[in-house]
Amino acid sequence: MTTSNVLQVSSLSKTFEKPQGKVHVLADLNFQVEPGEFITIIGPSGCGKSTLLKIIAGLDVHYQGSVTLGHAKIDKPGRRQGFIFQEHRLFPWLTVEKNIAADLSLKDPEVRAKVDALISTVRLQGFENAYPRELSGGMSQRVAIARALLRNPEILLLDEPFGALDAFTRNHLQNVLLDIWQQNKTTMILVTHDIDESIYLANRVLIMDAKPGRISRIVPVDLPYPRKRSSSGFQAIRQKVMQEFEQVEHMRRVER
Ligand SMILES: Nc1ncnc2c1ncn2[C@@H]1O[C@H](COP(=O)(O)OP(=O)(O)OP(=O)(O)O)[C@@H](O)[C@H]1O
Repeated sequence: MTTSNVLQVSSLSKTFEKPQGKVHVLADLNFQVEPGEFITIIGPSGCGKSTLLKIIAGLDVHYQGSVTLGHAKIDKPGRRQGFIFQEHRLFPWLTVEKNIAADLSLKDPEVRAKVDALISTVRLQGFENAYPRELSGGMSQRVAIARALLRNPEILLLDEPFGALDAFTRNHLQNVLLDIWQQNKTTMILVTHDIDESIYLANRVLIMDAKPGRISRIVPVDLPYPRKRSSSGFQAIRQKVMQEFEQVEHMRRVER
């Protein structure tokens, strides 16, 4: 990857037209993500995290400002940006391997080899021919991740991908995702409600404020991987993020 693949968000604002009038959701967001970085986004409910992710994915192109990947403006969905939703969105009538291949043919030896490699990356060997109804939530989410990775995205956008899973499965999938990130060096942008998850995964945690959504603070996480949640370094960063959250909450109470 070269620096030409930097994601640049400049003066980004977003307004929704609702029957009761305009709702200003995002206000003047400015940040940059380097190729290969892992960014997590946290913030109060409704602050615009999913809206921001959809704009970066090219799924919502009605915004003010500029969002570019390398030299290209993001104005439509494309293979450069992969998207993982909270719910896996697999095709119930297709097997695991066919869900991963989706519109690509498994008869193509190159696709076949890549799908086989990805099944091993997301640790689903033995389940190639299983149907989604036979999989747990965590397994289904791993299929969705493999499907996105098959397209070799430059950026993987993950919208609360582990939110619906139990704590044990969530911790396991966080490690699977870190392995994938360290192998592929895909840029990752992950939205979460879980402060520990945000710190465990990221190079930088982007904290948002609400009404309208804006960046409150970006906290760097200079801890080596694999991280230990019980370490003093981890706890110190947790404290910093919590303090920022309390500040956001306090300001919202004052403004009400
Ligand atoms: N398609 C839409 N039309 C109108 N308003 C919308 C639309 N999508 C989102 N909104 C509004 O924009 C605001 C931000 O929504 P968004 O889903 O981006 O927040 P969020 O931070 O991801 O929330 P949560 O953490 O609860 O998932 C909310 O007030 C929501 O009601």
